[in-house]
Amino acid sequence: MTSQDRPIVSIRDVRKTYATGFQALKGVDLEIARGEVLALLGPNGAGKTTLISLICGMARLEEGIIEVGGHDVVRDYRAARRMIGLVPQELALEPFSKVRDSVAYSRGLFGKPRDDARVEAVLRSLSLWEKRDAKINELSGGMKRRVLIAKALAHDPEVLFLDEPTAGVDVELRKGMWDVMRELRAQGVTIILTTHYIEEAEAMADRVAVISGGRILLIEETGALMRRMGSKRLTIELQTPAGAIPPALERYDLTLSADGMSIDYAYDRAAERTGIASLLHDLSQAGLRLRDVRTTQDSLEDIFVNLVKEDP
Ligand SMILES: Nc1ncnc2c1ncn2[C@@H]1O[C@H](COP(=O)(O)OP(=O)(O)OP(=O)(O)O)[C@@H](O)[C@H]1O
Repeated sequence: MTSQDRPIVSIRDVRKTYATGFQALKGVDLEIARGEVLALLGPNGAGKTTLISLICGMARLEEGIIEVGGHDVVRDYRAARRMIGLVPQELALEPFSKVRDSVAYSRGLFGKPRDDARVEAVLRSLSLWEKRDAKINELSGGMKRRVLIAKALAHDPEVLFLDEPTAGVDVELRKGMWDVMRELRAQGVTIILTTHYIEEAEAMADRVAVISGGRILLIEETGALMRRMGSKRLTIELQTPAGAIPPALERYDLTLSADGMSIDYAYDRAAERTGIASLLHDLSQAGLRLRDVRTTQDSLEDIFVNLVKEDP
């Protein structure tokens, strides 16, 4: 195996018990490939920030092993940390610094030599160059968030952690952030993002890991997950309202809408036979007149909500 094939982040049997005695992580195993975008999804308190803090050395790792680029995050902390850029959830910025100085300073923290051209490139890629001489407290919330990303990128990290990068930003800015992430990905940066916006995971992530109660419930390629778990629904609109589902149709999983004007049929898209043809036949046999038929697919959000609900 060459170093290119080796996972850039490797997490083995990591547990974390806080001083309060609360076990926030209960044995996490995870390998992240170089250049991938991984979304960590989970409800509040699932352990996402704890996991990121352990990888980045902001919380003490006592049980398990984490390596970044082959460097043990405890024994070889500096080398591991140098590979990582972290965009924290909370806006932690020096209000009176100028944008460019603040980003250049972050680069210096990692012992990287001054490089004005690199800082300029980072600021330009985040549309912050025009604001380079503005003080941070003069910026909008969305701009501040981009400064956080610029600071995290200032030392040319290979792995970027984004803890809820688009929380509280407007739709336009969110799309702008996605463009930034895509550009970084194209440059070969590995991205791990936590998000509550399932749409964001769907749009950005190569793989999705669902974490709940300190455990990883599943990790899978985003498209495959949606194909595997996303049941499909067929919505049948009727010409005249039905009072109830006819008894002859009881063998199908049907739901009648409150106004009686449409029937929903949930079926497994992976199944060899969906039963749609026979259902349509049986519907007309039962005397129901159809106006329209359309299919909808579960979103990643539906899948996620179901998964976390099922977790005891
Ligand atoms: N320093 C700490 N001491 C004690 N318990 C903590 C500490 N930090 C976090 N926890 C607890 O660990 C659990 C996981 O928290 P964590 O912040 O990792 O969750 P999260 O998945 O990032 O949640 P969110 O989506 O709300 O950010 C929570 O129950 C939290 O209260």
